[in-house]
Amino acid sequence: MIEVKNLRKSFGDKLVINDVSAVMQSGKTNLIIGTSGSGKTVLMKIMVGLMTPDVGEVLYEGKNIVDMEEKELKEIRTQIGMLFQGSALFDSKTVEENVMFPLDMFTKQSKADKRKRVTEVLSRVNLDGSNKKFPSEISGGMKKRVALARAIVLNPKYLFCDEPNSGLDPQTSLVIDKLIKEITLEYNITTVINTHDMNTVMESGDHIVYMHKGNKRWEGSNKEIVFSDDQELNNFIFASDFLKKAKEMSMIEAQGQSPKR
Ligand SMILES: Nc1ncnc2c1ncn2[C@@H]1O[C@H](COP(=O)(O)OP(=O)(O)OP(=O)(O)O)[C@@H](O)[C@H]1O
Repeated sequence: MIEVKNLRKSFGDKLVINDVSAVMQSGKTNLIIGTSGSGKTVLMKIMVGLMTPDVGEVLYEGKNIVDMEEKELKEIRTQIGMLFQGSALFDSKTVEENVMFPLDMFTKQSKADKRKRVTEVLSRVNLDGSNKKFPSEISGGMKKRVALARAIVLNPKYLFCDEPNSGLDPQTSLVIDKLIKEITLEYNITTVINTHDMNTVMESGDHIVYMHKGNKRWEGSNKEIVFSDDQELNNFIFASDFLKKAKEMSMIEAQGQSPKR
């Protein structure tokens, strides 16, 4: 479990994270949602230790990583997999070399063992036989899957994904969401996804944290989110008339009445 407690972060006189406390549940797909500029990325960067909060704690299984000694922090970093927004693959390296990179950096495994592990994770993301291809030769969805394979190659306990669906069509987005969710369950990973994709929210959001103007405004599951009476959250999730209508219908049905025509 990852827990953040009373986090606060300002840039100059601009407060961008305001006393945020939240829990990222173990073995679950946790989502951070909110409009652009609400503080999602800053919150995620603080959680992975790429940014230091002005005040507050980030606890990994109870251990605070803020102000942690570099040696101990390094150990936790090896348990973290990250999927960046633009996939962030090395263009001059093959798929295999890209996925092998963390193994080269953090392990002393033999080349044969590393190859075996890379082939294993590439197969898990349904990319058998793509080892020798270059990023320029594969589609955006495949690049995301390579990046996901790289993120899980060290068997992480924690997986952070920043906008995993950016730049993908809705169908390919679903494939990526499904894969992340399956992998989270299969390997019992604590996954944190930063997103404003409502499909992801409804399909994958075991636990959701809604950020609004630097504040945590709501926290709950995808079963609860559609029934929230928080006006800001409703404006965010039901941005279209179509979705507003769908909500009205499902609330009427939940009350056991048949929807009005
Ligand atoms: N390094 C920085 N220096 C100054 N201001 C920053 C910095 N990083 C973020 N901010 C500000 O903090 C606020 C929150 O930014 P953040 O990137 O966390 O938003 P977000 O919710 O992730 O938005 P998006 O969905 O567009 O990525 C914004 O007002 C942004 O301009």
